[in-house]
Amino acid sequence: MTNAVDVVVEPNKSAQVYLPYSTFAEAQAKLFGIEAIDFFLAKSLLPTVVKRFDANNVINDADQAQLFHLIVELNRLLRAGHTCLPISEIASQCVCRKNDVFGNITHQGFYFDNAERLNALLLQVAQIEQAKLPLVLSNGSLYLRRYYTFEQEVIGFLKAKNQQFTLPSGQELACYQNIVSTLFPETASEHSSTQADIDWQQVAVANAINKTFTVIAGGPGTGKTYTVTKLLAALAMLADDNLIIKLVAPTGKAAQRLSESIANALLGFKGIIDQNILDKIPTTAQTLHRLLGVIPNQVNFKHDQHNLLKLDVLLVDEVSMVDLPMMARLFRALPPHCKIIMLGDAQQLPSVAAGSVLADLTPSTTAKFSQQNANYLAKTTSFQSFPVSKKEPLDYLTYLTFSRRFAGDGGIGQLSKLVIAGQSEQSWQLVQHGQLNVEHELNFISPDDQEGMLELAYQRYSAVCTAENLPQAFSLLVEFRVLCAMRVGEAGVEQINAALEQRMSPFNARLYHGKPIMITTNDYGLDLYNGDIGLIWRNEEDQLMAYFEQPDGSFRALLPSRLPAFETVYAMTIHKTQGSEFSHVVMVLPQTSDSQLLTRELIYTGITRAKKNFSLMSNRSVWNQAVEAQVKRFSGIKDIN
Ligand SMILES: Nc1ncnc2c1ncn2[C@@H]1O[C@H](COP(=O)(O)OP(=O)(O)OP(=O)(O)O)[C@@H](O)[C@H]1O
Repeated sequence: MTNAVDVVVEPNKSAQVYLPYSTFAEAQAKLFGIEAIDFFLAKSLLPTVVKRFDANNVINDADQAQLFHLIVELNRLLRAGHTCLPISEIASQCVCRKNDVFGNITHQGFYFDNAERLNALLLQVAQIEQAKLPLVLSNGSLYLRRYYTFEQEVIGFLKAKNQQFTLPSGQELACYQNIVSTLFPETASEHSSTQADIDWQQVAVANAINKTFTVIAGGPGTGKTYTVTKLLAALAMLADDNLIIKLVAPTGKAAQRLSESIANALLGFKGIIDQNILDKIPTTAQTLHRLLGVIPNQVNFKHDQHNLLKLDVLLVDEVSMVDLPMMARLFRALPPHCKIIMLGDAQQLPSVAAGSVLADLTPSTTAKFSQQNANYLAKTTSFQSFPVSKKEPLDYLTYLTFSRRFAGDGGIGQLSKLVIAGQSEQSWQLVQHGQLNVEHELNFISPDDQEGMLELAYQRYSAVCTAENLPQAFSLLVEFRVLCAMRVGEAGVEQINAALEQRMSPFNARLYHGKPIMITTNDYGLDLYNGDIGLIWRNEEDQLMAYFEQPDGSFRALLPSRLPAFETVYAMTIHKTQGSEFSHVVMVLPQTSDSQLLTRELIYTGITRAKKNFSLMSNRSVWNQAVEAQVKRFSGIKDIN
């Protein structure tokens, strides 16, 4: 809902524009953390805003300075992944101020007016909403119109989907009941009346079959894919005709993992679920980009509101990585009847670009249903009592809580839980005593032992080079990875890659047999995307080629000279590993913690990339500060019921 009032105002073309800084260098000397893009955006938008104030309502220099800095601050937040700037966050605050270690001011920063004055000033901007100003004030937050429009589109889509939820009739109910008990024979007979005994996988299926939008959230190994495969089977059983089902994920790697997990789940259901039904479930996932159809050099896709996708059910995995603009573009292209199922771990890092759609849609870590939905679930599952919230029910959402991968006393599971709970000291102690951990899952490397860490990595990557064939090399490559919080600096990706490259390629060859590479830009023509990982490998003609594993397990060979920009990938940032997993992860944190990047979500994402072993190289104060810091993203997506 927006509190903006639409009034058309004639532009005041003669209005004088006041710029607080004549050059970017001047702004940079006063405002800590400003980047050229912030300055030039504010410089280019300010005249449009100022000239829209009517002639009787002249805006003075001081107010123009407030507006200029509001745009700078808004763009700084957009760069950090927020979608808006809540006025209450900056009212009466000094931003971009910095002191040196002796307390001397190095950047004077800028003081914003109090909330009353800022709101009064911005209300004039809001009042001319229909004049299509690039700024929008809505519910106390300032937006760039572009992001406001994306957000409204996503909220509108989800609200409409939620309203489609109706209670099934007696016959439908019996049908749902029957399908749920067929798919969950083990827990269908439990008939428990306590919430502690609930099989949330069974509930997730029952909760999704009568809704056109659903989110199944949970940590690694909680059975999201296993559950959703049963859900797809349930939908196939219910449908009269063959459904068009599509599986998508934000990256090629995540799409490949989804394909593998669905294929594995289907194998496990052989003999339990009718083969005709299993045959209707696809096993090949694609990227969101591919589904929507990229148009080279354009931000829009082939499929949009004018060219809808042809499908009945869409499953989107790893939703935490999907940013707001992509989500809006996806929703735009879906036919109205399409059922959308989202899977993800809301505790992971949000998308690199602006937005935190999954985290916004999963504000708590337990289910909260409306009484009506709880009654429906009591009739379709074998459980009687569900958590109900009168004020804020989230009927679209089911949480899976029991991790099969990190069950019992496993160190990785315990560590990830402590980290996400912000338990810095306990989690530090757990890694320190990792050697004593029964399953030897955790291991600590002293931050002074860079050589030891490099030697360990060298040993593991040498095995890739000496692998007998490409499939073996690729499977060894996903056995091990060094993950860093940062790109630059002593504990950054660039330095670790350079040090390992020296060992792996003593003659400094740019390309060599066994070199792992990561694509760093999108090449739609070649169907290679930022984050895709490949391997340089000598083929039978003794030629070095770049190979990429395909979702169906085959390998695609390309001449290295044809590749878009790429880099060596012995070490990679935690951000880039979302959607991937490795048997053994070594996480390297910097020696000082002055980066806002270091948060518990980053650490949690890094830890949960490890399937069997996790080694930490960090000092205590950086670890503690990182675990205590939390990602905060401002967004307007909250109440979609
Ligand atoms: N109810 C169940 N009974 C038996 N095995 C299960 C059950 N649920 C999940 N599993 C198994 O647990 C493992 C993890 O399940 P799954 O891959 O579905 O988890 P996930 O939440 O999708 O994991 P990730 O977040 O890593 O993608 C799989 O081997 C799956 O077969």
